[in-house]
Amino acid sequence: MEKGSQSSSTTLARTKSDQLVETLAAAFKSPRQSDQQTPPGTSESGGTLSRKSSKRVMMGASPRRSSGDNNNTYIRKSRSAQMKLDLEELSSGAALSRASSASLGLSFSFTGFTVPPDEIADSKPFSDDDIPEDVEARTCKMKFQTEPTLPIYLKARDGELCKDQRTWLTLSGSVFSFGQMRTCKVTSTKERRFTDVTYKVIIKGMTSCEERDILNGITGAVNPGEVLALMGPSGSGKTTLLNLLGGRLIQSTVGGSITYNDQPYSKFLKSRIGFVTQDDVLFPHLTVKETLMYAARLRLPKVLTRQQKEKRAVDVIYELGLERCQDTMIGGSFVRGVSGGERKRVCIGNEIIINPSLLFLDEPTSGLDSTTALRTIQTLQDIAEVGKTVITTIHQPSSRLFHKFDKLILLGKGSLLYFGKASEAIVYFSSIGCSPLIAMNPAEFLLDLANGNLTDISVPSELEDKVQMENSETETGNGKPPPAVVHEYLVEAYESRVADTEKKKLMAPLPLDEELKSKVSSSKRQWGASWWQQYCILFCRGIKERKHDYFSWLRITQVLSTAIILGLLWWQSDSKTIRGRQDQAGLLFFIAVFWGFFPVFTAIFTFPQERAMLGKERAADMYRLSAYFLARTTSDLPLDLILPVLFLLVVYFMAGLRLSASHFFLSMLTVFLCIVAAQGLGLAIGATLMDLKRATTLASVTVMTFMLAGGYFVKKVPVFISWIRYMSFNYHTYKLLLKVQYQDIMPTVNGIKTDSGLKEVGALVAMIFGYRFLAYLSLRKMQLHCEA
Ligand SMILES: Nc1ncnc2c1ncn2[C@@H]1O[C@H](COP(=O)(O)OP(=O)(O)OP(=O)(O)O)[C@@H](O)[C@H]1O
Repeated sequence: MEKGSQSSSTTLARTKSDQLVETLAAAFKSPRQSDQQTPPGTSESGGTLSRKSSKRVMMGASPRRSSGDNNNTYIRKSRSAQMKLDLEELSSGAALSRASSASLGLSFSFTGFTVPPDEIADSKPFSDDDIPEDVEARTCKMKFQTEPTLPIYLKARDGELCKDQRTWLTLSGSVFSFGQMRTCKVTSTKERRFTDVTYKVIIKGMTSCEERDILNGITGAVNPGEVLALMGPSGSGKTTLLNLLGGRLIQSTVGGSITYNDQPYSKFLKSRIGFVTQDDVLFPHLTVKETLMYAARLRLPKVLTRQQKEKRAVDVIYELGLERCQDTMIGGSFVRGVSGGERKRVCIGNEIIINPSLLFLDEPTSGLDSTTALRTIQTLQDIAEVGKTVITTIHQPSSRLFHKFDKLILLGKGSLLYFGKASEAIVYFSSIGCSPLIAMNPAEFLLDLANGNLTDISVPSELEDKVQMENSETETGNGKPPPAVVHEYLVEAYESRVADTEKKKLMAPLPLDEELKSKVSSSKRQWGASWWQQYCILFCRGIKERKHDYFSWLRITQVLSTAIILGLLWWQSDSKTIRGRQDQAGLLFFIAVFWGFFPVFTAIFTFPQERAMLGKERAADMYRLSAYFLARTTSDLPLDLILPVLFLLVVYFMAGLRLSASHFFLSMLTVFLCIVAAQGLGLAIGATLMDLKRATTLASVTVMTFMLAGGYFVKKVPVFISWIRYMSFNYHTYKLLLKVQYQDIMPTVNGIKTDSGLKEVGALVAMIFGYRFLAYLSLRKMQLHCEA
């Protein structure tokens, strides 16, 4: 807000409490303070000073950076801040920086219109003696983070204002559809004066099509060296905005513009952005160290050797304080592993390992105790301090956490209620008549406002008049205006007082050289490893992650007990009589069905279960889809082939099948072919549907059809449906197993010619590749869909 606009403040009348506060503040205001007034909500968003440099400038004012006696004096004073606000301190504005979190609301309500000078606003207005020592110590620990990175300035603004970049604006783009939503045309956002970054979805019901605004014009900017917090009630659009800014939501759904060093999002940025999602997406069976090692090997640039990459992973472990649990499994719903806080830190480690220029975090502190949450945010601050740009959503931070943020975006129902310095937020709201009436955590105060709840908050006179005029209609019963009216007021207040100024600031071009800008716009992807290295790393990771599933005693017991029961039922069966051969045919058919059924249902889970991980890792350009696909499908093979060997060893000899090494190994090979073909079908179904319920339903119908068409139950199949058997791996496996057993003994068995069986081998091999190719195409289609 400009001084001028503040002084005129014609649009919004001040409340009685504000006027009282103003009188008090005026009495205490020193000439120095009035000279240095910085209008609230008008942070230097275009500036390039990092937090570090700004702190250096204000060494005297910032207690954290002062040392020795100064520091002790500060701590002593901050402790007494709640009990005693001496006039001298108040008049110099220092009281603001010293007031504890609890007294903050109160002190702001007393200094309602007294805007703190820049350096005070920048300093930490709470006692740092509350911070655990290890947090402070960690500040000097960040080593590799100090390596230079490409500085990235992020801006979100109105496309209309940016006419020179119109080629990539999407003011009338189309809305992408998820699930029941359909692709629809979005109306132009031009007529909305302050509609900047917008996002809409079209929800298609049974009979109607509903358009829903998720974000209504968000303007903001964040620079290297700063931590921007996105705050707002649940459902206000924080995650959506974070995803938009992080390039995780497709561009065509977005109105307005988002720029990185004044350039649009490009593939180059994928490897410069770290994105920590709300849900921890990690492999539960890998240890902390393994997780970070694989991330380092896949994501760090090719120029680093394997040893250097692994050393980086170890550095991250130490820097995030994970050394004690580095050999513990991550764990998940069914496996006990590291704690929630440690898991979150592993997620952060996974992203900071690449030393990203931009770091996005969705609720990094949710579910953490206050000390761990503080430590996590302190880590973010450390990361920002060395020139990274950090953006995080946060639900309800403690006051200590709140003061660690440089900038704040407050959202309410998808609209912008405040953008500016976090330290000036309360001053801004006081200036529009909303001040806390009791001591309150600033974050709690802001969330109450964003929710439209004015309990213990002064009601602006404009709203008070409205309540009185409309009385019964608008009043909530406690004399406070209803939340919808408060929301409308706050949106209007921001738009009329601050938004224009902020937009103008964002229009100023960045003082960056062209090389830096053009780097960002490059569409060249940068892989951390060659295709072959990616394949090998993913192959090893796959084996490590899934060996627990395969070697579970439950599974071994299941296979062995089935084998023993079969062996007992077919104990030393006779192949010389017709009846004996018929029995053996039944056993061979069961083997074909058993090893066709199992792999389909195991493979079905592969891609739907890894969807989140695949999405996350591909969004960061960690590997090529083909390398992942091949590694994922081949890493299962060695493990998949161990259990059938055990099974066949038991059944074959107990049932007294043809005793010769060649016949045993050929039978084994046939079962292997069946397993790999069946897996292919499972992978194809899973990748095509990507939904476990639908996939298992389709798979059970398919497997049952294949089994019935397998040639054992029904021999004379009507011609119009007989083609199904050729698609059935059970049919080919059964025939092949019969041929292996009875070749050279008799020309036909159960109506099947005992020839060499090359046709069946050919059909199974075709299935192995065909189903997998289908699965790959489905995955690629899904990826393109997400990246489009
Ligand atoms: N693709 C979508 N389809 C329908 N509604 C959506 C979609 N994406 C977001 N929304 C809706 O937009 C609103 C904002 O969602 P978002 O997840 O961004 O909120 P949030 O502020 O992050 O909430 P929380 O703090 O609870 O995570 C919610 O009401 C959500 O239901």
